[in-house]
Amino acid sequence: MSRSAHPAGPRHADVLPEGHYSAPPADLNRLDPKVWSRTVDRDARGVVTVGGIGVDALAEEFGTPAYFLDEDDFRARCRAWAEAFGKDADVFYAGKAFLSRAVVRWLKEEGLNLDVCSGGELSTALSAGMPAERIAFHGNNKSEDEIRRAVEVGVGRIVLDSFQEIVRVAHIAQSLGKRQRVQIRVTVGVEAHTHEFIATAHEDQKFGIALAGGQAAEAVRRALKLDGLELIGIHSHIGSQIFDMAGFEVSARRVVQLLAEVRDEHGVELPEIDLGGGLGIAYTSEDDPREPHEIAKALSEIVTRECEAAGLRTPRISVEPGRAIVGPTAFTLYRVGTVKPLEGLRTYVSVDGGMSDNIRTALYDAEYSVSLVSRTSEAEPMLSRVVGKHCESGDIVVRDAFLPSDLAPGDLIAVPATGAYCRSMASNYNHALRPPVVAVREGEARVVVRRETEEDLLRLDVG
Ligand SMILES: Cc1ncc(COP(=O)(O)O)c(C=O)c1O
Ligand SMILES: N[C@@H](CCCC[NH3+])C(=O)O
Repeated sequence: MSRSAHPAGPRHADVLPEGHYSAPPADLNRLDPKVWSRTVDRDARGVVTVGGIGVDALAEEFGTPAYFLDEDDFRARCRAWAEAFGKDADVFYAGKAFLSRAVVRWLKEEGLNLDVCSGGELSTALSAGMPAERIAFHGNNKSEDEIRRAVEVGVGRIVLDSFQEIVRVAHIAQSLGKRQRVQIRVTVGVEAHTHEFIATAHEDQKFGIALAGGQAAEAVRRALKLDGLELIGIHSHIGSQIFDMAGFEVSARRVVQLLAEVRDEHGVELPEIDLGGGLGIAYTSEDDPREPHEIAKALSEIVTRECEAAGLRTPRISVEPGRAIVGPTAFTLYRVGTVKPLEGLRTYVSVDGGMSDNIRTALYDAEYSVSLVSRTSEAEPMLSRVVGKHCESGDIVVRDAFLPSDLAPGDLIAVPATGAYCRSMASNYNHALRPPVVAVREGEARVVVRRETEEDLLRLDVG
């Protein structure tokens, strides 16, 4: 996740400060298409636009901070994933990355399925008309109420995460006179190359049932015996923000090995495997993510090869990209409040949001880019740290970035690639009001999640 320190200092530094930053970009006004969504551009005035609308007009109408979601880009990414995997595979968008009713409708229209991991996400999905059979229900500790509702509405699959849950789901399904389609989530023992908080396939963590020690094989044994369950396959998710395909390859290979063991022991060929989500996106110009068609090709080749070697029919594959679909499609727009140069260090740029709208920098030491978007500037680059307005020194949005040295209060700056895990992980810390999500398409901007109000906060506080 880190870039190497580079001997390009801030304009007012004699000694280089600590940090992960590269040389200032040759042109601070350039918007790198790697990190900005597809319809983002600059107009003749130098103002950045999305879907043809200037950020000055957007800030005026919707206020700041706010997330702007490029609907055309979102839909194009859905189509790219669906086309790459084709009709013999299923793409489930991971709603945890960002979910709203508008997003559910877009997914439905573009032919994607949906992965939810809580009763709240399930309810959003159903209320926007996602057919239940296109929903997968995840979670390491689903409540009985959540399970009952999922079974009652007829979700397409529940992904079982523990021995207790195998029994719990079976009993609930049976009590409702149903047979629930399920997968078993396994941990394949891969150390995914990502931040330790978002790696999920090593054995020492809370998700899934380990292949090691025959645990997963035992889970299959138990699930196959229960009348309330129809075991349709095995699930593996190795982590998030991963660039290296090697982890997915090992995971696919180990899952197919389990299918072969199941066939040998029970004479049953499970028809499906799910290889999870986790594909990385570009947060800075130095990140080089894989395209959906490359991922689809790599995964289907490994699965086909391993199945041929084991004499198995190739199972139907599903994947669950969240970040790779929504992440690049949005940016957060902030207004600069203060600019504080610290001699020999860097310049602290305070914005009107912070860790309440983007916790990822504080939580994972994530890297982001940032640009001045309300105008262009020919001023020299200034090593900056973009910080929020919370009572916390770790309230950092962009740890190290270059902004023009004439940056001033009132300017608008934007952080790209904030579509995933920003609004969905937003908090009310310091009673911050969570920002709106505004969808922009072909010259029209529409609020899809409104800004919280002080009344919303007071309504929860019942005295
Ligand atoms: C089971 C499962 N599927 C899919 C995802 C989506 O991951 P990402 O947004 O990295 O694609 C996650 C989150 O990491 C997950 O836990
Ligand atoms: N929320 C994390 C990823 C976890 C994904 C869900 N299992 C992130 O922002 O990167």
